[in-house]
Amino acid sequence: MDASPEKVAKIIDGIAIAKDIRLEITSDVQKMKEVYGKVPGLAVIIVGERKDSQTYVRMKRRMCAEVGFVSFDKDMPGDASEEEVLQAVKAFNEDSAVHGILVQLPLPKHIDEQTVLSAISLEKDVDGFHPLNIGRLAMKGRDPLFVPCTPKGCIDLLDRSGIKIAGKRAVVLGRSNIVGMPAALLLLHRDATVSIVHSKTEDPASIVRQADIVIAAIGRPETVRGDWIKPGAAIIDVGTNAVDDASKKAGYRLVGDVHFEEASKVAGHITPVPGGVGPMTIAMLLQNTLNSAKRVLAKEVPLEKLEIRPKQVAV
Ligand SMILES: Nc1nc2c(c(=O)[nH]1)N[C@@H](CN(C=O)c1ccc(C(=O)N[C@@H](CCC(=O)O)C(=O)O)cc1)CN2
Repeated sequence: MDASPEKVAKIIDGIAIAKDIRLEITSDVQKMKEVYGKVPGLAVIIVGERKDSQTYVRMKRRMCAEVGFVSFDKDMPGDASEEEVLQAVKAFNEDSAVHGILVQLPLPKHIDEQTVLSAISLEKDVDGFHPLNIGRLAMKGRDPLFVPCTPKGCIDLLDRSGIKIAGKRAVVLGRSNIVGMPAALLLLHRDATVSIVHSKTEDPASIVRQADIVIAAIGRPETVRGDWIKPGAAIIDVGTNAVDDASKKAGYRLVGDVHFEEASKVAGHITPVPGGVGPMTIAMLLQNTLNSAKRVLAKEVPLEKLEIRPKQVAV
């Protein structure tokens, strides 16, 4: 008798979903150009020479060009002072062609991240990291102007994969300002029952095992094992960890916070690393920038003419 076939989770293809989103954005940008003769502008500030940050910034600028945005580049040396970075932010705050500003993180240690993020105009904070945008996300009935891109991308992956959120048990691993905490808040806004697992949580496996939806964002390779997972659960893996691998040309490979091979035998849906959440981060950044431009331009000509209204923030 044949052994019953092994169950395998559906792979959520972040590359394909992000590409669809970029196509939607490209079409809106074309309409915007026809009606207003203007396109969205995104300012990208990078300080220092970190290789990973340089890669992400290059990807952001390339994708801006792909969808028809203008990108404004500010590359600053690693020893730039906090004052110089603040000056760069101020100049973009005052430039009406710029609809979104982002400062690539992490910043060098001598620069205070919160001071810089708080200096970005609330209306141009397309990363959604300004304390007021985060604060509004944490409050009932106070929608933020922008939602941080990676958590927003996680929710979009669930939605576009037909996974119901309301009423479900969700566990977020990690409580960082840029992923874990906003992801938990977004799930709460969507009426999930949310638990946050963190470094001090006792017996994390027993909590993750109750979850219909898991968002893993702890930055520790392959920590979530197959036997932590409830059969059929949806697993969104935010981790991007480089582990040594001599068989690879680069000498390393990327793995998530979830043990993919084990988890995909138990879960219903799972994102791969790479190719899951990562591409969505940049797609959401472009979407936030487009919405920002729509908001500004709507004050000039009613958007009915464009038939592209700023989308409601997905909270
Ligand atoms: N200002 C910001 N800084 C940082 C953010 C952010 O959202 N805003 N997030 C991360 C880095 N990040 C974007 O900046 C980012 C990370 C990963 C990816 C991605 O597409 N990853 C690929 C793999 C890429 C590779 O091979 O190295 C994947 O997962 O498939 C995009 C953007 C920290 N800083």
